[in-house]
Amino acid sequence: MTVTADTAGVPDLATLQRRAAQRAAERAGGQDRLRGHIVCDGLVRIFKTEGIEVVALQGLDLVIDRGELVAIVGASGSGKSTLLNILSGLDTPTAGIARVAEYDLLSLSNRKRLSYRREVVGFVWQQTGRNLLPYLTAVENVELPMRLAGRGGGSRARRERARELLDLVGVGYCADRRPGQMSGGEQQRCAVAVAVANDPEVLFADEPTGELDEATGAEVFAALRTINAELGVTIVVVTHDHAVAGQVRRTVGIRDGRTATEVRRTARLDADGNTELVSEEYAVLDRTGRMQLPVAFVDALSLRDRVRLNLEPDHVEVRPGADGRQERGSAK
Ligand SMILES: Nc1ncnc2c1ncn2[C@@H]1O[C@H](COP(=O)(O)OP(=O)(O)OP(=O)(O)O)[C@@H](O)[C@H]1O
Repeated sequence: MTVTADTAGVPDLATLQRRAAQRAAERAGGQDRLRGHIVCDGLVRIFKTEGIEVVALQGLDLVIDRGELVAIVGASGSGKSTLLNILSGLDTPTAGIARVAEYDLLSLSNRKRLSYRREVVGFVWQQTGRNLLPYLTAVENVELPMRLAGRGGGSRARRERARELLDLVGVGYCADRRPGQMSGGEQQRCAVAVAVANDPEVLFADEPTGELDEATGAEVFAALRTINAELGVTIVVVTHDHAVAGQVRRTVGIRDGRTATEVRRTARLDADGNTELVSEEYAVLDRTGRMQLPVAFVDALSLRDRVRLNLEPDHVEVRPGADGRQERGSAK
């Protein structure tokens, strides 16, 4: 799939990503500390209810670098919320590794968990009511977390920063409006400003555009890209909407509690010298060599139970096993 770059005048994804990496490197004190801002390795979460075990995450592997903006996409029940709850410090995994900004999420004390949630991460939820207080104006909503955290500089400095953040996400004109006087998209962009008010290292957004139409959703993503680029905040967006791949450079697909696919968009010059963004889809191979075939491939060849593998010089072939052939034969 080939997608052309953003319209002239607006920095394209490649430029924004470069700027984000630069800012993130500055924050981290050098390139060498860039790898693995978020690391999940063999992450397992088992829920037990009335004697039944549900394995929501079955050894999920994921590495997100400092300064990345990543979308995590999956169907309902794939484990997205479970993963986000763990990464945001609301839930504890059953086994494996989950580390964010050097915080080991398996062994957090209550005190560390509180400081992790207050100082290290920020959140944007799908329901705008969960992000903003209805009786405060936009600028007061952005100031609130700074006041609660006792951020220095006095009320004037806080107000100035709040206004700057609202400008950055493109809703400076809403500063003195209450949420009820703003559209859904404006509220979510304001929520992004609230979430980064205390300068978190990582921002988690759970279906931030779930209740918005496509155009308004794109504005919210533009705000997230700007925050990512200008502040160097690592951003993880969780959604069931595959169309989101067009809004970010890296999309990780999860299926049955594991990372299954990745779509990466890279910029390259076409024959006329114009920059175009090319999307490439990859299957994810875990450390032990396991991967999931895309559902469409499995369906197309009626693959079942066993498949034959052939190693070729530069690729691996996957063919239906004997059962698959019989099935396909008898279906004719
Ligand atoms: N507290 C819980 N107790 C028991 N099972 C749970 C619990 N939370 C999640 N699950 C199960 O774990 C699996 C993954 O659920 P999860 O909510 O993470 O998926 P999801 O991808 O976020 O889905 P959705 O988009 O519908 O929210 C599902 O089978 C779900 O039923």
